[in-house]
Amino acid sequence: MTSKLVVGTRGSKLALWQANHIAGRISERHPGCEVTLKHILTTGDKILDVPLAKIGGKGLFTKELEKELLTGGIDLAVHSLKDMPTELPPGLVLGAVTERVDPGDALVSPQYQTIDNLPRGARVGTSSLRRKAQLLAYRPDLVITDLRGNLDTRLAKLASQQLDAIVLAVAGLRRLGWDDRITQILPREICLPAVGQGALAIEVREGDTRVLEMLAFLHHRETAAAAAAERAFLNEVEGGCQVPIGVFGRIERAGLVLDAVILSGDGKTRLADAISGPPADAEALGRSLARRMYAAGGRDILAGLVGYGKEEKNE
Ligand SMILES: NCc1[nH]cc(CCC(=O)O)c1CC(=O)O
Repeated sequence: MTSKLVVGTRGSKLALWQANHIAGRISERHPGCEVTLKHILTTGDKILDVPLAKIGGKGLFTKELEKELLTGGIDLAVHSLKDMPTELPPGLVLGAVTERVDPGDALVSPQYQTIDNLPRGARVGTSSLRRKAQLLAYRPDLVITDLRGNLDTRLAKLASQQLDAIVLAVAGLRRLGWDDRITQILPREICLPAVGQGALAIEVREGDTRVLEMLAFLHHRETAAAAAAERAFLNEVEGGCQVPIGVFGRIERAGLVLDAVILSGDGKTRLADAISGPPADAEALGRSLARRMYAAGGRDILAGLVGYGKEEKNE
């Protein structure tokens, strides 16, 4: 039986690597299937000169792909799970979450190597509020500058903007074969990753059993449970990908362990907590940790952020 699958992807190097990786795995598993790639430009790709936090809105990197899914232009969309809003549009589901290998963040600093070794007032580039706040919480003297663009653009800016270091996801660097640029993987005590960082999400049409069955082999249960807890946490605090929240779930002997941190944008206030329990309760664990941290001051920290939250708008 011949069959066809059209894989939708963004056009960045990282997105193409990810889509090719998934397409390759599908072809290997289903040799009779004709797998093709379709490049789709997203809002996040079009606006490159504005910090992500200022563009605002959810799904900057996913919306256009989702439109193509719903209209049948593609059969599946490959995303970095990190870029996916916690609530999907009606009619779409996560068909698979792939195994997470490198959840962390990396420092790239050819001159100083590690965060402890950076001189006072060192200039560090990062595009995310989460990284900025955590770096400042640990090293308030650092000067954080905004760094947007694809991975190669950001690596180039390290030299061209005379930065002392930049911080990027380990996963992205590894996928593109640039892990030799990593000089330190930031310890979890300093920098917790973004929700879903390091895992790939395959988005498909709800009820599309042909595609769902073909992709089932890509699903990694432990990663999916960790991601479900992380995404429930984020959903409970109503955050998008641009809030100073770090969360990391993983399966250990004790079950699912979820660490989280909520920070003010300047890193001066930092609230950390953790929870553990059965992986089957992933979502409930994420929600209860979020509620506990919200009550313990997280709510006030997040309410202090410009543009954050719906109820806080009129303050
Ligand atoms: N925000 C862009 C983005 N989306 C996913 C990754 C890295 C790969 C991943 O986390 O799976 C990156 C680059 C980065 O944050 O440095």
